[in-house]
Amino acid sequence: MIYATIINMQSSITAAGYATPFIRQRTHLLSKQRTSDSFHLHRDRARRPIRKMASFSGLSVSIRSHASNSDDGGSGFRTLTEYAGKGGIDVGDDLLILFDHIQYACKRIAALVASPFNSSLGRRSDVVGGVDAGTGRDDPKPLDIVSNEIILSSLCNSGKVAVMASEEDDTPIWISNDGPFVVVTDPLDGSRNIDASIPTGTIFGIYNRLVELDHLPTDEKAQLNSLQSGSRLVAAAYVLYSSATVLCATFGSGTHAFTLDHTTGDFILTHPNLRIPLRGQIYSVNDARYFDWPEGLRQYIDTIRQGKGKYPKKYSARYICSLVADFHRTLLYGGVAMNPRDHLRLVYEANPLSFLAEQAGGKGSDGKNRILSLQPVKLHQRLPLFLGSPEDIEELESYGDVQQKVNPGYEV
Ligand SMILES: O=P(O)(O)OC[C@H]1O[C@](O)(COP(=O)(O)O)[C@@H](O)[C@@H]1O
Repeated sequence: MIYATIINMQSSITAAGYATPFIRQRTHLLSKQRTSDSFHLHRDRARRPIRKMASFSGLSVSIRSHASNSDDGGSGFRTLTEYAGKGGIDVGDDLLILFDHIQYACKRIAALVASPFNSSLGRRSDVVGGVDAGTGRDDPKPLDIVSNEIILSSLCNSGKVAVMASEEDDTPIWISNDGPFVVVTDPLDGSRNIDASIPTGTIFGIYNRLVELDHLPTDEKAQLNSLQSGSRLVAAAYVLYSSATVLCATFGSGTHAFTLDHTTGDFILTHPNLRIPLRGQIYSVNDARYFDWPEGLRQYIDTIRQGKGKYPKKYSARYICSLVADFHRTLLYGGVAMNPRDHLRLVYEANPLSFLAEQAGGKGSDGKNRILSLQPVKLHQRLPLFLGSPEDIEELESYGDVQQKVNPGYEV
């Protein structure tokens, strides 16, 4: 157990300093300090804490850790690699190496989306004043493509991936015959907002390669490996690029979030074993679409807005229009994040996020069925998606008619 006390905040706190995970750690741990301090004083003098000083981005922090109980080298902080490695939950060398390369790719994407030079990459000649003047809204934007290339190169370098299927590619890319894993990814979700510096995210799902398909022609086995049901996921993760860069992962035993420490380049465990609240008080949806919704969904939203649902509180609305950011907030605060029309992808978005939601005690639904029980039939298959607190999702599903059938291809 560790306690952190802010000793001194130097005048030159950098932008990186504000994004450091230790700031969250500080408030989180200070609240525990009062009760735990007296408990430990009386309980075990032999395990008296050792005081250390550490300085992160101009912020001096005093850390006390119990040397006799330390599995973190005494620093009090654990990186993703330490957490998932042999000294931690031990996900196995292959997955650990793969995650090392995934972390590297996402740090590169984080730098890219935050770069002052990304606007020349991200700007589309056909977008005037924020309104798409010509091509379809789903056309890949340059930053999506760059992110896709970064991920592909990291997956190739890992030596651990047989096939990558990406939202940006029409067909899956076969990488290596003996790679143990299949990776599905949405390289940069929410990128339509990138010029306004609104949060974006990357999503990953990881399956085992289906060795029983090894004899098939490459195209066929690439396709079938990528179309596995979400119930077969061995790991999933998203990375949120926001005021902090957060990598939230599950290896099938809980959902854990790690925050990028820009001073060391490590993802630090800041939210072990995340549990989504059973109920939230927030709904997240693009409700300009209200008049295209079916009756059941309108009734549900009208009811919870007025505080007349099973949870007798008036719900608030929050909608960033960036799936990873809306989902991340929902995971932390509870409630329901939804897109009721056939828009989000089963393979790249719905399955990995539903696995993360379930591992945190939440639910992922298409309004009628558990997402992870669906068998994908097409790589780019789209569907309505509802993610969130278990009691909120159950209540929403009880309205029956919540999937938006009218999908006119909205302009923004
Ligand atoms: O336009 P809507 O229905 O509000 O959809 C917004 C959703 O679309 C996304 O932008 C993904 O769509 P794209 O794949 O077209 O970028 C999500 O990040 C967001 O949650």
